[in-house]
Amino acid sequence: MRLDYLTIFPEFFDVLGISLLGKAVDNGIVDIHAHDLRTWTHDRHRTVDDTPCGGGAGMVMKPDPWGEAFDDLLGADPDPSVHVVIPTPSGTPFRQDDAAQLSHADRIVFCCGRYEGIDHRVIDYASEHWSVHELSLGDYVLNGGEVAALAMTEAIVRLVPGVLGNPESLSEESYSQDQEGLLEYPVYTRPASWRGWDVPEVLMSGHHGHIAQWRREQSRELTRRRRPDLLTDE
Ligand SMILES: COC(=O)COc1cccc(COC(=O)c2cn[nH]c2)c1
Repeated sequence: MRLDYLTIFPEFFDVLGISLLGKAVDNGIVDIHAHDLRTWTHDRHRTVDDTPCGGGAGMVMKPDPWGEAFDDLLGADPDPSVHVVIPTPSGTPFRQDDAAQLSHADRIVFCCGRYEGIDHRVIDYASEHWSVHELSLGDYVLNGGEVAALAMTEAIVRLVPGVLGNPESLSEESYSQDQEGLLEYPVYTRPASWRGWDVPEVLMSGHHGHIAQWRREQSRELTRRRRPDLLTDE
């Protein structure tokens, strides 16, 4: 899988060389390239933004640098197997299913917008050539798409076979199919008693049936309390 990041702050993505994703890069499962959008500017000030047509506060990202970056990175031929991801507050919610689908992509280009956004013609042009996903990380506004791109990258790449040491751990996570879309149950480890708090008896019983039942009940109760929207049968 090749991941490209178009951004005015490419150093944001240096962090991807660390830990889990770092190993995936080292063993060639993932190939990461961050690009400074100003590479594709030609004026003395390396300008990437301009005032909004129609007025209004703030600045809008000019289309030219994006178009020239696409030309260099992707060429002009349409290829629906290339996924262009644009983190934006106005995107469709990014969910585990999106991460799962995108984990099968051979190529993902993250376009990190800033200011009031990217000239919409960039999205129109990209949509004619590649598979474009305008995705929101959540109902809040960030200064730019970089932090959202990092979060989406981690959610996607950890699902790529060979990246996680223990693929077993994927199945029992919140939002995974095996959890029936429920929140994950509380987890414990040693010591059995810590500052007056004990590990629930059932987890020390060695009775796997009772433990599985307790975990299912905990997941349902937690989901009912925190995320009733995830409960389908109620
Ligand atoms: C068409 O897309 C664009 O123009 C993107 O432009 C911007 C402008 C400002 C900030 C961002 C970053 O995304 C978020 O704030 C965000 C994503 N998820 N939740 C919050 C992106």
